[in-house]
Amino acid sequence: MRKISVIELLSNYRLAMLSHVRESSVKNSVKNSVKQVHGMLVKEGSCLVEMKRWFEDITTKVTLRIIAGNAKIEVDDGFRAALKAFFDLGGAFILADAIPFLRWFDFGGYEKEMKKTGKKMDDLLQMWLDEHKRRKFSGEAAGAEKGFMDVMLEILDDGTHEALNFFDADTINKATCLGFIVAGTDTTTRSLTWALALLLNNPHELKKAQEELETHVGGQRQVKESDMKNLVYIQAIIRETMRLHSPIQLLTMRENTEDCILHGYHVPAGTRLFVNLWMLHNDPQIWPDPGEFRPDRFLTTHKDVDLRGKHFDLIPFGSGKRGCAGVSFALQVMEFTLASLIHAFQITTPTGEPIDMTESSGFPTKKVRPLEVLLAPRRPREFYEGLVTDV
Ligand code: HEM
Repeated sequence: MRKISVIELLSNYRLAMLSHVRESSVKNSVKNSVKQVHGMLVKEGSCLVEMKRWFEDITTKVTLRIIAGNAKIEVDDGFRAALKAFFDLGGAFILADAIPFLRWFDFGGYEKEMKKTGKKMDDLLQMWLDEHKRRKFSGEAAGAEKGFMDVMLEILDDGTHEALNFFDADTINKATCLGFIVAGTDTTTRSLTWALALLLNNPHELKKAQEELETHVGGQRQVKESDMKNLVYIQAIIRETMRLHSPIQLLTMRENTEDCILHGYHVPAGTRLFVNLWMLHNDPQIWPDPGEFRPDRFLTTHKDVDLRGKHFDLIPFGSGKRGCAGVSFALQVMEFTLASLIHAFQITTPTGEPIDMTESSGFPTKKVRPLEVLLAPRRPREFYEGLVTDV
């Protein structure tokens, strides 16, 4: 399944074909906010927007769109509620995880709730899959834009794929798509929320990003995905954000197959190991002033450090055979969304004070505290008029 994901679904070729989907989703959100901002400005002089929800809308829309292609799938509040329940349950503290025999009692009703949420999500994905099959067999899908569900229907259709020795085709298709939704939406939303919060607390860096956008894009048109190669400071902001606040702090578990000696310690085969990203990303010997937000380091001293798992000092997407399958997609969405937001709006905190990012403030932990900001348009109204309204 990883091969299918990496080669067929998240390959550079496929991602290049989907560039218009990413662009239109982001532009649409900017346009909606502009309408809101202009409306509010007339009434109240400013507009308060909750940015976590704003980012979540974009990342969910883009992800669902690449999964469904242009098939009509239903994404209502029921889906959003199930997704939220999924993440809340994933982070819940469950006593039976530590003391397995307590599972019998299901204290707090978590297991029952998990089964209910799992069923709800599976029912929804089955509905989407049925719609994709209907389009395929009716010939409607021919020539239409393909989503991941369509591609997987084609790949699994001849009944010979290796994965079919383990699961039936429908389960593979639904589970892979659900895996992308779960792995891709919350992680990118959290990272974008952190990036914006860091910029608001570091106005000098925000100004540098604005200046870069003025130089390479200007005020006459919108940012395009093809501009991103020139927007190196925005790319550095995302890297520095991932270093400081990687949404995943412990990589998925590894197990060594052979005995080995590590820093003089004997580690027997079969030892389970968690890689602590926070330690790597905050090591003062590698990252001077590790607690500081300094995107500049990625244009100077750490220019050659990338995020794709080759430099072990910075591996927010993991590394190796099980490294993140969606790293390119995630970076494209995050960089373009941040650039479009900064280009279109003047962004400030409601009080003019910095955001309290201390752990005790709860920002932005599991019960993510909202990130409310004041948005004001940076451009005249006509500037926004060419933006899409339909994605
Ligand atoms: C900021 C965004 C993201 C971060 C920080 C992130 C991080 C990670 C990490 C740390 C892993 C485990 C890697 C390892 O253990 O070596 C992982 C796995 C994975 N990610 Fe991401 N991810 C992000 C976005 C995405 C997106 C957008 C997608 C897909 C659309 C995605 C799909 C996957 C998949 C399928 C795996 C499992 C790979 C495997 O087990 O073979 N991720 N991700």
